[in-house]
Amino acid sequence: MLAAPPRTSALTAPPGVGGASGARLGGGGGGGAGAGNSSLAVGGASSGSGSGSETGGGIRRKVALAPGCSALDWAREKSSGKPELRAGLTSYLRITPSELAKHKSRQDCWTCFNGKVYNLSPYLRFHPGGEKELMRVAGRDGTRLFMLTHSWVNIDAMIDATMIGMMVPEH
Ligand code: HEM
Repeated sequence: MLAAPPRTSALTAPPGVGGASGARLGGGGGGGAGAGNSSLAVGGASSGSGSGSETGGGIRRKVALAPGCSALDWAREKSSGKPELRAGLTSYLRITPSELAKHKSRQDCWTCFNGKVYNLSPYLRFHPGGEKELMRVAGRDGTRLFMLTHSWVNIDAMIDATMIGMMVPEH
């Protein structure tokens, strides 16, 4: 009866995710600023502020999404074939880092994951971690932050409909 509850999320989280995401993302997302940071495992100690977390995990910072912005709504949106998903482009581009860097506003937000460039603007309001977190990778390579936060999320399955090109070296 007095035994501590099992820390199931610590067992199910991929190796290395807990400390890394807490340490890297402290202060972002409007959550409880990285209290504990690397000393906390994912799902460990619910002592933090807990603000913004709907998962019960100590350092997870999912945000409340606006109505119409659920995962299901995004699934529908991304299969809509709307031209704005790909920023109106009809063929894939070869994009240099300096070109990528020009697209860092909410209305014109590009990022790169694993060498592929995506138009993030249409996805921003659907991101369970919030727009603010996602905007951290605006105009730059987001691979590392993505992997630190949630390596288990399948990028391709989630945002393939917004892919606009491939990264190429500077001319
Ligand atoms: C476009 C690429 C991205 C997609 C498709 C995506 C998708 C997701 C999904 C599905 C979740 C919910 C995870 C879960 O329930 O297990 C999530 C949560 C989250 N994401 Fe992202 N994400 C992306 C990029 C990023 C980036 C670049 C960052 C950091 C800069 C980030 C930070 C977060 C945070 C802090 C959470 C909430 C914390 C958590 O659930 O552990 N995401 N994201």
